[in-house]
Amino acid sequence: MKTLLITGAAGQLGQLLRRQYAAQRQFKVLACDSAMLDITDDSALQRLFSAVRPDIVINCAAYTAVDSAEQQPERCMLVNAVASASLAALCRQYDSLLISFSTDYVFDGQHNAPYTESDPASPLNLYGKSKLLAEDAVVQAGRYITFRTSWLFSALPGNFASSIWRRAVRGEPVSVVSDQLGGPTPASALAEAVYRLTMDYAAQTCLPYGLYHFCGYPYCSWYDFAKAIYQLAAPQHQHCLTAINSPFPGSLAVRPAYSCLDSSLFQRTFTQPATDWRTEIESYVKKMRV
Ligand SMILES: NC(=O)C1=CN([C@@H]2O[C@H](COP(=O)(O)OP(=O)(O)OC[C@H]3O[C@@H](n4cnc5c(N)ncnc54)[C@H](OP(=O)(O)O)[C@@H]3O)[C@@H](O)[C@H]2O)C=CC1
Ligand SMILES: Cc1cn([C@H]2C[C@H](O)[C@@H](COP(=O)(O)OP(=O)(O)O[C@H]3O[C@@H](C)C(=O)[C@@H](O)[C@H]3O)O2)c(=O)[nH]c1=O
Repeated sequence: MKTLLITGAAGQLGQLLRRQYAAQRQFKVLACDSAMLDITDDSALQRLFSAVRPDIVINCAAYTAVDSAEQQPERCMLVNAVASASLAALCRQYDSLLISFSTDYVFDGQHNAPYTESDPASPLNLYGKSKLLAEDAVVQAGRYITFRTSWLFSALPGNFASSIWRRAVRGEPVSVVSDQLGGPTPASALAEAVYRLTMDYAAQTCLPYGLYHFCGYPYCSWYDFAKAIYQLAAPQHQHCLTAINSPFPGSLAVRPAYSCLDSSLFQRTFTQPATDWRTEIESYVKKMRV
């Protein structure tokens, strides 16, 4: 039986991946949260690889607090860039497949058509810079797949959608920027894509390695996304939602005005359909609890 290691397993994507692998028998899954495995601890990583010899590593561990990253640049770089390089080196040494996740925030937002994988990246904020360095670092694993994704959401607490939902049902006044466009992406759709890919890998031990964009459609603004949540969760409170221009008050990081990702390469290569976030948000709204 092949062994699959999930790092950052208590995060949004990590939790959904754990659920995704719960019912299968193809892999022995070792899911480590940050207390079990700190990916910045090189000796802990080496001990784990030596003991477990994972066939696949899915790195969900990341520093994702975009504003705080501006105040903690060293920590953000250490977790996202330096630790990714350590993981990649170990994956090369142990011949493991490394699956990683990057972000639409590697782009500066100057485009007016969806970004493809070959478009040059030029991040505006520290988080985006650290993830771009991570993208470069993971290549050294040899066997690697990087999903560059955007605006992940789920029914779990702590993401934009669940935060807006909570305030919508309470009827609190909410202001949301309408001048940043991107693609909301259901975290469960990404978890499912990763699951399918690892099943293919288990069957073939070979994949079209590389970087793939993965985001939901249709593209919209953060305000449009919030509006859709209001319409489903609390239409009686829609008057509480206001469109504003960025920056959102209190933001420390600059965000790209346009970060729509063209996911067609992934869809063609892996014969996967596009993901409509509107369908997903309906079921999420039903699952969300205050
Ligand atoms: N969320 C989004 O909208 C997007 C996310 N991505 C990328 O997708 C990936 C998954 O994101 P998501 O699940 O939403 O992020 P989360 O913030 O929900 O999860 C990240 C996890 O990483 C853990 N972590 C942080 N530092 C370390 C460390 N040193 N060692 C081990 N674990 C650590 C955190 O644990 P703890 O809380 O204990 O520190 C947390 O559980 C990330 O690479 C992110 O950059 C890309 C685009 C959009
Ligand atoms: C919560 C909130 C945010 N905003 C704005 C701030 C910002 O410009 C935008 C999104 O804010 P958030 O803080 O939720 O998300 P942000 O941290 O910008 O989101 C990013 O997370 C990282 C990890 C990624 O990789 C990105 O793809 C993206 O999902 O919406 C509002 O206008 N009103 C609000 O009530």
